[in-house]
Amino acid sequence: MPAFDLDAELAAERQHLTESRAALARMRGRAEALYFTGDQVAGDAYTAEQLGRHMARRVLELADDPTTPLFFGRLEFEEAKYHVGRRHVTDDSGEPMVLDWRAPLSRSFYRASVRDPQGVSTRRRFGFVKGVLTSFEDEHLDRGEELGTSSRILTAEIERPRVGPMRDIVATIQPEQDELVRADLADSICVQGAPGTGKTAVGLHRAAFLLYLHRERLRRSGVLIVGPNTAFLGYISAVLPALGEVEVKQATVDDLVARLPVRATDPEKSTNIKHDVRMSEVLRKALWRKIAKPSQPITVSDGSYRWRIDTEPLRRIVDEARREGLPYGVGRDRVLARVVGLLQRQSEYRTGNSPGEPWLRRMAKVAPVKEFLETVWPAVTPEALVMEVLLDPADDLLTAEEQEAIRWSKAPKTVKSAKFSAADLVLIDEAAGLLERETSFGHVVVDEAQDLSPMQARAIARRSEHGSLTLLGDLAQGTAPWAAADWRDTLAHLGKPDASVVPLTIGFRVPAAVVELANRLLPALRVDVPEAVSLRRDGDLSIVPVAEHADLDAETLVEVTAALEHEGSVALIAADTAVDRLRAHLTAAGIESATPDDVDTEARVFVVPASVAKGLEYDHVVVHEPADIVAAEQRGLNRLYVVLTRAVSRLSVVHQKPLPEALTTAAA
Ligand SMILES: Nc1ncnc2c1ncn2[C@@H]1O[C@H](COP(=O)(O)OP(=O)(O)OP(=O)(O)O)[C@@H](O)[C@H]1O
Repeated sequence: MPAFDLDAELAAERQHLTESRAALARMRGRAEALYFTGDQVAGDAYTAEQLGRHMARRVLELADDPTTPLFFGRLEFEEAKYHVGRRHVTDDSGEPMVLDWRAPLSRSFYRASVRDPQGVSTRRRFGFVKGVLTSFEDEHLDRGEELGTSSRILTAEIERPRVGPMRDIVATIQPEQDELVRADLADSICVQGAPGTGKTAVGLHRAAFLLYLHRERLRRSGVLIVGPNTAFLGYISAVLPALGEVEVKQATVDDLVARLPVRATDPEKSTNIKHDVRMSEVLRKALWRKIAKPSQPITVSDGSYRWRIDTEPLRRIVDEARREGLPYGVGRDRVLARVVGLLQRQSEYRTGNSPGEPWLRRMAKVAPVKEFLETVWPAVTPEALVMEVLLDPADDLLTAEEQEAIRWSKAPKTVKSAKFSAADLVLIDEAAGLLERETSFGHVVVDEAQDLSPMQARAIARRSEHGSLTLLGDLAQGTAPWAAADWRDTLAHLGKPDASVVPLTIGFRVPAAVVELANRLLPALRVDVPEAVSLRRDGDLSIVPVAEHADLDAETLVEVTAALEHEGSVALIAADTAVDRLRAHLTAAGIESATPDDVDTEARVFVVPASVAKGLEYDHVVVHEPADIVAAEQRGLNRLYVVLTRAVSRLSVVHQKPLPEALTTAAA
């Protein structure tokens, strides 16, 4: 057997990369040419626009980022070799040069093992530095070689310093993650994973996978990603475009229900009641109470004719529409259509002619019909219904005290002038869902789902009624007052009670020493979740006690300055109330700092309020006074758990007050 020439092999792979990039450029060139000639070939303006949009998207999808590798792996089967990469690249004759990572064949790249080689004799992983192919690593599965998580290339990827927004993980998706990424479109799944186990990554890659497999269907119905706040959405926003997916909607739950501006704030108690699932029933009852039993016939003068519908058939129409279980607004339209239908029949009978559309429209608007409808099935707007309930929340589902807590003391002059809070907007969305059907997305990914209130979950349920869900979260990171203690409850509110709950346990972010510290908090959080096992043996943890009379902020600055000696991002995470002060200290010390939502900043230091740290990660995290973070809110210990698990490489905990007791008790 000839000796394996490593250099020649590397040179051949580089050559293939160069040729693949050139082929991709030609594919893009062709798409661009089609885009520019689209106008001339399309028969009419509409087709031209459709075609133009399609081609513009195609051009975007074929964008090549020279700093990311076009392929990252190679599969060798007995009869053929395939390179696996971010998207399909074909040569001029249509032969594949790079297989999309989502193609069925590519699956073996993630799943083949010595036990189940799936026909793969050798799996090759490539190492890259800024888009330049620098190394490769082979696993000869047919000779019993398998690296698993000890792959050097995987380790380098996990341990690389974090700069800028989140990146995709296509090159290193792990088998337990791949199982979730490639789950069927019809399957709703809930992923319970400790911090840094790749939940967000899995959710985003699943969206990309489903879009690849069900392109036309999902393009029509849409894919939605729901995240906790705009800083988080900014952080993840580059992942899907890097995978060629440019048309996924990303929103916070607040964005979804933002039918009106927020112009009021609620006290905590009333917020909590408004997010309680009983409010859905309170609203439903208040709405359907509006329907009255018809007590008078309808008589309509129509030229020389007079039409009459008796009370009895009117009652039947209303009863029937009620029983059909339709949204209120749809039911109202039905009642109207049926009343007009009866008038039409009378007219046909008497005149012998079938009246036309204009007549039907006129009958739907004549005063006796309008009055009838307003009396028995009145028109309602979502905001008017919510306002009504808040002005008079009498309902035996709520205690007298709860009713008082949400009651508006003064009626606004008009619905338009009413000032609604963020929680009211969730109620308004619920009311809108009672009135009309919401359009459903084909697939919805919800991140940090442990914090969804029952009413927020229902808002998402309305948007995924005919689609499936990927729910990602960690019960231990629940910080909202209504945070879930059991995924079954959330899944029931989301309308997917049978979704399977799957754990992820291998941690890719947080070093073992830091995980060990954070895990000490778990028993105090009273949730039943599996602990993470960190893949990272590197990393550093330092607890920095500050003497009683010393300056805590100054000591914190020393830690930040020391952190800047290392490569990567630095986050100073503190109780929300300390953030402005710390930012001012940094500025005074000549250290440029940015806010967490500023993903394009040149600054290396971010000052992050504890309340927005969720989902984010930084190489070095300096935590300022944990006791204040814990004291700031009801679920402060959960918040601290979130804060401690943001560190990729190093964590410094600077404290003057005693550390929370749970943290100082070593794990059993
Ligand atoms: N298979 C993988 N290969 C390389 N890196 C990975 C892999 N899986 C996850 N990571 C990286 O680990 C980090 C944590 O991933 P991610 O943010 O998805 O975790 P998470 O479970 O959502 O965490 P949290 O609960 O703290 O929000 C990210 O930097 C991600 O890119």
